[in-house]
Amino acid sequence: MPLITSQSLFEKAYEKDYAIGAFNVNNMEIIQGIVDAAKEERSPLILQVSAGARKYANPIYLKKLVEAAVEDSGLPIVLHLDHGESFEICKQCVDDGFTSVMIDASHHTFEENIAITKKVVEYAHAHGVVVEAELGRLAGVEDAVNVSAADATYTDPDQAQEFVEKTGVDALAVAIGTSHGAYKFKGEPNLDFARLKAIAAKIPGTPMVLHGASTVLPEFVKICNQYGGQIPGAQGVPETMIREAARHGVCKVNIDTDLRLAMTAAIRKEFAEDPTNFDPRKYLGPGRDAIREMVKHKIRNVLGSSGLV
Ligand SMILES: O=C(CO)COP(=O)(O)O
Ligand SMILES: O=C[C@H](O)COP(=O)(O)O
Ligand SMILES: [Zn+2]
Ligand SMILES: [Zn+2]
Repeated sequence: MPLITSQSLFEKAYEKDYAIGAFNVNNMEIIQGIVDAAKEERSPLILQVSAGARKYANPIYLKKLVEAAVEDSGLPIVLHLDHGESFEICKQCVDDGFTSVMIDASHHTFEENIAITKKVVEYAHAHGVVVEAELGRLAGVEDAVNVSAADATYTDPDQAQEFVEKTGVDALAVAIGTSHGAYKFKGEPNLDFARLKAIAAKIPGTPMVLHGASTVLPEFVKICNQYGGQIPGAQGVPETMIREAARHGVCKVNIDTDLRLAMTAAIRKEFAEDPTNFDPRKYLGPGRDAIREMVKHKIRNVLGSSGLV
């Protein structure tokens, strides 16, 4: 099976109120851990590559690794550009064989965001590639941008309607209180579900995307900190909230931080327990296993996409 677009995946997910996990990939072990989990769970998958991942791994390597994963697993897999910041990077990824791109022009004005997104949609659709765009701004750290809480803005439902109509975008990333990274809430976690429902009502049939959707499971933070890490006060989006979002039109759930924490916890533990270990296979291996277990948990218990393939 070749790489696929997310179109048919989202249609079913939208209708049946589950979501597809979009997991960030940066190297072979991360890809293998995620794909092994999806294989065991018989789930479709979105593997996404950020600008930082492209810089780190070189897109040629990542593309070949993802192709190997497709060949090895036989799963329906979408290769997606995460947070493309310009038309040029989106075009490059379309030309490189990605099946889905995100244009994140959310830091521009509303009108500019529409114009840039529309241009990407025209190019991508002409090449059979689907497009995600972002309206509103999430707080937190992305590779190129660090948005402070004060600069974050929630998505406006009326603007969402106008944006989707004018751009023809396939999926819309919305800002309802999530943020990137491991420090999402200072007090009680809280998402604006009334806003999510209002947006969904304005753009019926358009799948929405939840960025910054890691749960930051306390047991993994604890292991990191127990073995020399310093990640105090980390907090993510409770799993019940992710499930609730999937019931209101969110079809794609972006997860990176939870993979980072799982892998780091396993490697820190391995190093602490066996200081003689200097064989990368013997610490990256446990890291890969930890990613597999994390993704299995997400697919089965949070996203609800098991058994579809
Ligand atoms: O949104 C993300 C990637 O686009 C990742 O979000 P997390 O930092 O919550 O994992
Ligand atoms: O959007 C944020 C993702 O977690 C990707 O992170 P990155 O830009 O550091 O690769
Ligand atoms: Zn953004
Ligand atoms: Zn994101």
